[in-house]
Amino acid sequence: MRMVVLGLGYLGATHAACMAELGHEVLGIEVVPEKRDQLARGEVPFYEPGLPDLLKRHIDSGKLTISDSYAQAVEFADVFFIAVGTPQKKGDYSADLQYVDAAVDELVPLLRRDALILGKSTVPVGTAQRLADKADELAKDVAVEIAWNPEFLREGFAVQDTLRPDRLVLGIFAGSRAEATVREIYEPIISVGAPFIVTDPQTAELVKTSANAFLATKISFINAIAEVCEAAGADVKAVADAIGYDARIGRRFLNAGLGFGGGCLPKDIRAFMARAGELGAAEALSFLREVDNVNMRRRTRIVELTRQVCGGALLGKRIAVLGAAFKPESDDVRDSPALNVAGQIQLQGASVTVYDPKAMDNSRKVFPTLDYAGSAIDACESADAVLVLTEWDEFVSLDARRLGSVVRSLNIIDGRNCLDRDAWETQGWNYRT
Ligand SMILES: NC(=O)c1ccc[n+]([C@@H]2O[C@H](COP(=O)([O-])OP(=O)(O)OC[C@H]3O[C@@H](n4cnc5c(N)ncnc54)[C@H](O)[C@@H]3O)[C@@H](O)[C@H]2O)c1
Ligand SMILES: O=c1ccn([C@@H]2O[C@H](COP(=O)(O)OP(=O)(O)O[C@H]3O[C@H](CO)[C@@H](O)[C@H](O)[C@H]3O)[C@@H](O)[C@H]2O)c(=O)[nH]1
Repeated sequence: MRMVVLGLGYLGATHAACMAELGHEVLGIEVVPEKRDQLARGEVPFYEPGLPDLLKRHIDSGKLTISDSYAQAVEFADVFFIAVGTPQKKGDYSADLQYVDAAVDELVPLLRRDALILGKSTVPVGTAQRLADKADELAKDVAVEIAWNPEFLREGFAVQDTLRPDRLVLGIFAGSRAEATVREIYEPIISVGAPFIVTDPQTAELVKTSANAFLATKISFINAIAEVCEAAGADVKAVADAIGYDARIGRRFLNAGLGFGGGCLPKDIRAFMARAGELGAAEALSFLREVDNVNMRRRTRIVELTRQVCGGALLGKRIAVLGAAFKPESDDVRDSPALNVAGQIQLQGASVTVYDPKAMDNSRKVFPTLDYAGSAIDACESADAVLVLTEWDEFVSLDARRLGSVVRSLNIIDGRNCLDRDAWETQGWNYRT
């Protein structure tokens, strides 16, 4: 089938390449010229394991083409995926839907044949209905259907999550004929057993925001327990392991530490609260305020811990920050807990040197005033404290003895509970978590 993907960021580029992998002919539309040129050459403008090979193969085969032209898009196909960003509004907790609206505003008046627009972006409940009303007004003598097909992929596992998802969700309005089209698109995935849930658009929108709210709540739950463990001298990792054996709880997403960041969980729980407020249901989600608070406290706690191990003041100290991406296997620094901590420590007068295996360029753009080193060992040169804030394998397997020979003081803060405490303590390090 022929289809168009509007917006080629972390989600859209992956979706476009994966749809080509499923055998479809795909046209990807991106508004940022540098990203578009890179993609057209078969290069991925961000780090996502497995995506470069897949994308290059389908660019070379001609199954995937890249353009900036909505006029070309409406000639090319009658099925359009919206994968543009829905960031947090500046100065407000709600979702900024300007990019979704701009895509619909530009696309619909150009349509000369009946079309199906499938939203993949994460949006507040009620958005599909609003866009459907708008599309009715903008459409010129054609039937334009809006449906929602939210995406659940994780960065770092984006290709496998797209090709082998836990489930597919489709939200359609009454009388829709979109189900058959969407079944055809995902047939190779559905035929090997992926659950395909067809519901109404508002339910589909809520499946997505509820899933992220649950994941965020699970992380903040274990981080709240970590606070109590710290006060009581208990071991939160052992608590997580033990409660995780209960199949009703499960061990995944119970890793205590610096908490969640990224381009999804933080902004999605805030947008969810904002939307619930608009719907008169603010109280129902008031617990998410606490989920957010617990999460943000993890960051200030690590800053405080760093201050403590540095003798009570950060002024003039040298701090090594290992990790800048919001999680390993990604170069994404959107709302990165690691960079947030690095920035706070710098504000208190320390000189902070950051190293990350993949996120250096993105970090420099967001935090140009931090120092950057070319390796973990270089970042730790003469450090008064070393902070591991993203659990890259490279940091988990650091040699405590070797690192000990370059630092000024043997202070290591394990912000992700990912290091082997014994291995560090036996080398004389003051290990804190
Ligand atoms: N990143 C993820 O892991 C992930 C997973 C599931 C859902 N989502 C959701 O998917 C959406 C996109 O997220 P992302 O992380 O890919 O964001 P992103 O910022 O990386 O990508 C969005 C892309 O859309 C482009 N764009 C903006 N307006 C456009 C327009 N009118 N036409 C064509 N292109 C346009 C931007 O230039 C950008 O490249 C968000 O709603 C997000 O919440 C993201
Ligand atoms: O036990 C855990 C698990 C995760 N995290 C942190 O939580 C954040 C988010 O991690 P993850 O959910 O793996 O990353 P994302 O790629 O942002 O994926 C989330 O957000 C996407 C966008 O909506 C959804 O599609 C995914 O299903 C959802 O997992 C990261 O900072 C992690 O370090 C923890 O602190 N502890």
